[in-house]
Amino acid sequence: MELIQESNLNTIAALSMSAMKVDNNHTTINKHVQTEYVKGSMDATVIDYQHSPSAVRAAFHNMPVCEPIEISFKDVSYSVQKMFSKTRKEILHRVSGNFPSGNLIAIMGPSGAGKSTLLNALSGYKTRNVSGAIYVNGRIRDLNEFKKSTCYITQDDRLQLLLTVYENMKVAADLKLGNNVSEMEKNGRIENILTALGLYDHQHTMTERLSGGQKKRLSVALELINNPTVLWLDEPTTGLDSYSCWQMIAYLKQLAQQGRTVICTIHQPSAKLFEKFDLVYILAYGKCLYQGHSSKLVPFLQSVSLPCPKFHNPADYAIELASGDYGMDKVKTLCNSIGNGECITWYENPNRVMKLEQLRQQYPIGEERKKSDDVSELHKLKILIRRGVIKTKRDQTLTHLRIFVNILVAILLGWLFIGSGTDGSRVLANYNLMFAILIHHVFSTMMLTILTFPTEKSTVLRENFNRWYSVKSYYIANTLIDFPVTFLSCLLFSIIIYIMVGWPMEADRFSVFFIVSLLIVMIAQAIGLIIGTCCNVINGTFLGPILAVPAMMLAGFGVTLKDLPMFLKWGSYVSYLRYGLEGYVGALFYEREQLKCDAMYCHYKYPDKFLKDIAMEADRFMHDIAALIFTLLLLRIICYYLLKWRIVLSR
Ligand SMILES: Nc1ncnc2c1ncn2[C@@H]1O[C@H](COP(=O)(O)OP(=O)(O)OP(=O)(O)O)[C@@H](O)[C@H]1O
Repeated sequence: MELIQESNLNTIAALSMSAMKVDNNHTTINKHVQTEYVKGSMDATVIDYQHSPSAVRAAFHNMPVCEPIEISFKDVSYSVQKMFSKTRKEILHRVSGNFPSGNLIAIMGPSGAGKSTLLNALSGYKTRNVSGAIYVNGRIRDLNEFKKSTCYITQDDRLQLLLTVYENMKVAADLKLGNNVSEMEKNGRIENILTALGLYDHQHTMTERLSGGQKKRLSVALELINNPTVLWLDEPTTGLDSYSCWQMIAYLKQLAQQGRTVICTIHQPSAKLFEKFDLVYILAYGKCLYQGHSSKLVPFLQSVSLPCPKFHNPADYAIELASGDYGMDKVKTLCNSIGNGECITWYENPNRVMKLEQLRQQYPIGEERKKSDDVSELHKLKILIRRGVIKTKRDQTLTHLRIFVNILVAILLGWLFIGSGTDGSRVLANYNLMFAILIHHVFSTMMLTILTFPTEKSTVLRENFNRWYSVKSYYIANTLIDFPVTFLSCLLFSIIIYIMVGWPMEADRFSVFFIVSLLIVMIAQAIGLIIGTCCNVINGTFLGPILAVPAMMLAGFGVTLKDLPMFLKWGSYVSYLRYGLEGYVGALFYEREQLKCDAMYCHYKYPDKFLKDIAMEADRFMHDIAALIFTLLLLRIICYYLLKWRIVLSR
């Protein structure tokens, strides 16, 4: 604490000294910092901010930029199929441009101009429906090779919220660097990056408790661990206050100054923020309006007789022009003047912008970069399982609530049917209970998966694109991690209800009852995953129960199997609930002795009579278990391929 106070004092002194500098820009910035202090935000972040340039340099002194990467693109278009129409909607219209290395580049424009679309197309995050040529160091982009040197940071912070900052960094380091880098070096890198991005003091904070700005910085920190050469960031300043915005851009600028190419989309930067960009690419209606250094925007506008009004932020004025506030003819004029991104006159140093052939000469074909590819999938699987175990332990909904709900429902149902397991007058009630148990297992598991998986899916999309792991590793890890909780909650449920209802205390009967329950839970989970993979939460919540209804109708409950119409008989063979119900009936009524009967008349005193009436063969439970295992495997395989397909489709 004392140390922090002492460094605060040093910082205050440093700030006071540096605020006296004559340089205009710095004076403003230092004033800004002082204002922050006066506001009472003199915390570790301010110290980091003051020291960030050297800290960022220090963070990467051991990780020099491998080879600078220059990105050029020509006539890039992006179009999508219109809904309910055969025509296509063009979102990007043959835009061109050059993004040199060592630059902090802003793709700007009003909302809907196509900023994210351009970022996605150039980074390779989207490949379908993109046309035109994208060059990397003068050669046509080889996406697989290019992705080894880049990272994509999405607008919404898709982070593992139940891990601390350090744990998140450690997982990223283990997944990306594997065993090729020693633990000491990994920890050194983590420490340096966290210090550089002002997160060192928060390393043991749970990610869900971080502020918006800290979460954004953590997103960057995670991707910096393997020292990418190109950083793509979709709106890294959205949702941040002006100080955090400035801080984020200052960090990115430092990363660019070390030779990286840092490209981000940004809505409407303040004048101070705008100055920080080495290159600004302004879009309007999918076309380029300006491409050049931030300081040259005003002369450019002057040159096309659209002078920026005095005391007006040039960035604001450019966005107003791009929005068409001053007429669509102005948009057209600007677009023509800049050649839709072909013109490089307004770059800081146009003579330094190399042609494609020059770039090829400058960067001859070298050895293929080997980065995350070096880490084996088995190692990644281990790390993913470790991460999953930590998350499972801390997850209030998926673990604690699931176990609690299973115990609670078992007690409630058990109470309702207490002691009925040996009562000849309550055989039908037992049959109803079996169906209720099936419904509980299906809905509680399926709905939870439908509600939670779509969020997880978006994280997987980003991490998979950034080459953290393959879909296969993720899928296997996800399946394995969940099994212990599924097993435990199902076991607790089965034990409680079995004892309370008073079914025969025979190990083989209980085993069949439990195995059938477990398989039904796992099938419901697989169905939930399939729906969660294909749909968003709203559609999934609607679709899940609807899809469960036919399986319920064809299970032999309500309408017995023998009463099913001929044309629907096949349905009972594909209904997993039919096998579940038959399995339960077999486990609990097969070869039972005469049941006790305290009433005047017990219609089903002899369980065989009941089995005959519902047209179920009780000795078929092994077939039922085999059918359930087959259904489970089939659904799991379908789910894996759907997830892969979903990832391909999202690109
Ligand atoms: N798959 C799609 N189908 C139909 N229209 C689309 C699709 N993807 C993007 N668009 C449209 O393309 C335009 C550009 O979208 P984009 O997300 O790139 O804009 P943006 O400039 O990043 O906007 P914002 O700053 O608001 O995020 C928008 O009008 C959007 O509605």
